[in-house]
Amino acid sequence: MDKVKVAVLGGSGYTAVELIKLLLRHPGAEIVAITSRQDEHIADLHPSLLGRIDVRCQPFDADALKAKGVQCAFGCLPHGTSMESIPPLLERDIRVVDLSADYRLRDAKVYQEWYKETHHDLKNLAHAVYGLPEVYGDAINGAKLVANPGCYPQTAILGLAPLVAHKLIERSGIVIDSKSGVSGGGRTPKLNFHFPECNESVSAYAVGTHRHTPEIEQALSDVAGAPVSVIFTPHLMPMDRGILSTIYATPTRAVTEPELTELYRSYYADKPFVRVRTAPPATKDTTGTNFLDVCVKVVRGKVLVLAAEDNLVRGASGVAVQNFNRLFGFDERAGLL
Ligand SMILES: NC(=O)C1=CN([C@@H]2O[C@H](COP(=O)(O)OP(=O)(O)OC[C@H]3O[C@@H](n4cnc5c(N)ncnc54)[C@H](OP(=O)(O)O)[C@@H]3O)[C@@H](O)[C@H]2O)C=CC1
Ligand SMILES: CC(=O)N[C@@H](CCC(=O)OP(=O)(O)O)C(=O)O
Repeated sequence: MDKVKVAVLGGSGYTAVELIKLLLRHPGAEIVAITSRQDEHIADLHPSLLGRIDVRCQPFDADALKAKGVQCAFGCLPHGTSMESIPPLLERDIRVVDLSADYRLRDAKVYQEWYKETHHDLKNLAHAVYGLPEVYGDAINGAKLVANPGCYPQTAILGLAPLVAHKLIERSGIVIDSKSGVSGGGRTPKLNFHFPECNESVSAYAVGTHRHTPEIEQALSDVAGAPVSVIFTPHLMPMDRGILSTIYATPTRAVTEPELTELYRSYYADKPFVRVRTAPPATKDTTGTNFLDVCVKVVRGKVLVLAAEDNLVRGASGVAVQNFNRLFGFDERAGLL
């Protein structure tokens, strides 16, 4: 079988370099183009790629990508920028896995409320599929446009899905306390990511206003078949990568830890990238992998869920490859194990 010709958009960023490394190991993908605003060889932008790939970045131009035979483009661009670049690709029959948040929220009014920007591509928003394979499964396979899920939301959604699906917790008052490494903020410099600002310090941010709140609620409401509401508080941790979410919920009946662990094991039995554990996971257990590790506990009448992942792999580029595998009929694990 011929390899699928792919392009990576936004080559100089963190998710792009992670994705390029995954795609170089993928048996069915060939990177034929990388776009960037910088006229550089990709290995000059990311020296870790030296000797592994010979591609010079090109400016974004949908016709030029089509002329190179690109069948699938991975958007590693900031939100807002993505929705400008993606329509011309779809018009040229190039399938897209978008790592930004632009096509994740089905309701453009909700997007405007949380992102403080107007959505300019309602046409494609209408057919985008939310790319969380463990929940939306086969709906992803035939998609033209996959909205890759956010990094924090994956820990919350997969951490809670078994409980919500079986109506074992109250659907409101769920508390999600998340910690992320600094690479979650991307490579573009910002003051709070400056070394003396974040090193040896832990801080909460976007309290009550973080834009992943509606994304978590949208997916969990789909799983529940009824509205779910959460309180989500992210924290910046002085580490390169990794997310740990600690989630608190109220059970709807008396539950035990062995019963819930068994429920999680059966819910994720055929999901190769969710590992159900009895001990609380550490971010390091997942570093560099597409695994999301989850552990469920019962403490003083509350259910606690701990979920860990690598924000750049499982949280972004790894799940993007998982989605690519579904789009082009590869084994879901191709290039990832
Ligand atoms: N970091 C993470 O853990 C996660 C990130 N995401 C999402 O993935 C996307 C990429 O994230 P990430 O790689 O971390 O971000 P980076 O800031 O590291 O990279 C984004 C790249 O987009 C390109 N770009 C094009 N237009 C613009 C513009 N107007 N302003 C700034 N950059 C622009 C730049 O590449 P160039 O200079 O080559 O043109 C830039 O390096 C984002 O939408 C992010 O929200 C999703 C999940 C997790
Ligand atoms: C630590 C840190 O700053 N994390 C980022 C995660 C954003 C992200 O990558 O998610 P989207 O794809 O939805 O933008 C933040 O909280 O904004």
